[in-house]
Amino acid sequence: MTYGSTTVLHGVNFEVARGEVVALLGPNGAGKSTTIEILEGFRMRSAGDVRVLGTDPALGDEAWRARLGVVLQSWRDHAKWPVRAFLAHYGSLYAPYSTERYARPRDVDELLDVVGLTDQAGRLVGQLSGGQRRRLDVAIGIVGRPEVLFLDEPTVGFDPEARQDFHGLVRRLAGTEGTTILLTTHDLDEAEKLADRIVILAKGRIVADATPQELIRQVENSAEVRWVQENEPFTTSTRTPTRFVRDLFERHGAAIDKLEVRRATLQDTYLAMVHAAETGRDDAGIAVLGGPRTGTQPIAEVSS
Ligand SMILES: Nc1ncnc2c1ncn2[C@@H]1O[C@H](COP(=O)(O)OP(=O)(O)OP(=O)(O)O)[C@@H](O)[C@H]1O
Repeated sequence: MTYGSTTVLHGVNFEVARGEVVALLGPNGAGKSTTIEILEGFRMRSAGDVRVLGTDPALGDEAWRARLGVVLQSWRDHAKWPVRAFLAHYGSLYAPYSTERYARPRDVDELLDVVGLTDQAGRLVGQLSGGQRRRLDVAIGIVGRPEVLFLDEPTVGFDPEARQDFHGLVRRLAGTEGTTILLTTHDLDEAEKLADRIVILAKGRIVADATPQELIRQVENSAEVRWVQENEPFTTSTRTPTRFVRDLFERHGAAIDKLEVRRATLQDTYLAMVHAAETGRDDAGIAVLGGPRTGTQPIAEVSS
C-alpha cells in the first residue's frame, strides 16, 4: 500500500476465520489503521488482493457493508442527537438487511444496556464524556449485528470497569454470536486477554502472527541478563541464560558485578520484535511465527 510515493504496507498477508478475534498490534505509524481501513472499504489499496466475507472491499455494495460493523478511532459528529434516538435511527438503516440468522437492527434498549449507556439514553451525544462517547461508538458498531466487526483502538479513554465490560462484550459477541472481530490496540495485556491471535505490525510488515500462548511460550524461553563490568552497565536477551552467565564468568570472572537474570515479559518480547523490525537487525533472538492457520475457512484475507 502506498501513499503517494511512500510505501506503508509491504507484503501484509493474513487470514481471519469466522468467529476469530484477532488483535492487530504495533507502534504508532506501523500501518494498523491503514490495514483496517482497506478491509472496511474506506481506503483504496494500491496493490494486493483483499477479500472480506468473500467480497473485494473496493467493490462492496450496501448489502455487503450492512454485514460489517465499524468502530473508527474517533467519531465526533451527531452531537445534537439524543443517544437513544440516534441509535434507533442509525439501526433502522440495517432493517432491510435483516436475515433469519442475523436479526437487524439490535433492540436499542438491550444495546444501551450491553454498552452501559442506559442512564445516558436521553442525553445529547455532544454531552457525553469521552469514555461514554467511546461506548456509544461501540454501540454504533454493533447495532446492525455485524458478522465482521472492526474496532480501531476501541478502549482508548475507558476506565477499568468500562474496559472489563468491553472485554466481556467482545468475548460474548465472538463466543455466542460467532462475530469475527479484528481490533487494533496498543495494549498488550488487552490483546493477550481478548485475542485468539495476535498479529504484530512494524514498519508496515507483519513481524509476528501467533496465538497469545505461542507468544508467551517464546517469552518463557527467554531471559534478560544485566551486569556491570568496569563501571559500565550491560544488558542482553538470551534463550540460554545459564550458559550465557557461565561463559561470562569464564571470560571476565571477577570483573563482573551486579549480575541480574530476569525472565522476559511479553512486553519485552514485543518491544524486541518491533525494535528488530525498525532497525533491520534481528538481534532479539526471537523467532517470528507465521503462516495461516489450517482447517479454517477465512472470513477475511489480505495479501499483497
Ligand atoms: N492519508 C495519509 N496520507 C499519507 N500518509 C499517511 C496517511 N495516513 C497514514 N499515513 C502514513 O502511513 C503510515 C501508517 O499509518 P497508520 O495510520 O496506518 O498507522 P497506525 O499503525 O494505525 O498508527 P497509530 O498507532 O498511530 O494509529 C504512517 O507512516 C502514516 O504517516
